[in-house]
Amino acid sequence: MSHSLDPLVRLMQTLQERAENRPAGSYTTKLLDGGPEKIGKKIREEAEEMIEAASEEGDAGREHFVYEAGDLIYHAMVLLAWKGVDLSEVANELGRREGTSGLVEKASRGKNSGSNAE
Ligand SMILES: N=c1c2ncn([C@@H]3O[C@H](COP(=O)(O)OP(=O)(O)OP(=O)(O)O)[C@@H](O)[C@H]3O)c2ncn1[C@@H]1O[C@H](COP(=O)(O)O)[C@@H](O)[C@H]1O
Repeated sequence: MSHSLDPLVRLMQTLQERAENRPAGSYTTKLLDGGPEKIGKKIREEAEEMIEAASEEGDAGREHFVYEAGDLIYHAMVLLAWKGVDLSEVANELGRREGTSGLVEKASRGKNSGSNAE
């Protein structure tokens, strides 16, 4: 299954434009004006909603889960825009980690690399 990442790239551009111009009548502008505190509160709320939706079954549950994931990712990207960080920088960071197990990375920091993914 392959999906285009173009909508994410376009959304990042829109959010960067909002961060620069802060147009009135924009929900994103309201968030940006509230800074990390307001944006962070929404990220926490949306993360909770996504986690709750993960337990819902069936097609409707799956659809709701995808909807909540969209909310979380949008709000996380608003924080990136507030910070002046592009999505490509995050992609590069993930690319840098590619092929390195989290357990191996944790062990390299001298942390317990047991079976619990904590
Ligand atoms: N992808 C999104 C997006 N996802 C979610 N949301 C908004 O995020 C909010 C989610 O919060 P909740 O579900 O808690 O709803 P709420 O209770 O009304 O929210 P609060 O008032 O508590 O903050 C809703 O208002 C959604 O409309 C989004 N708002 C905007 N975008 C994108 O951002 C673009 C720019 O938006 P504006 O800057 O608002 O023009 C849009 O064209 C879209 O592409």
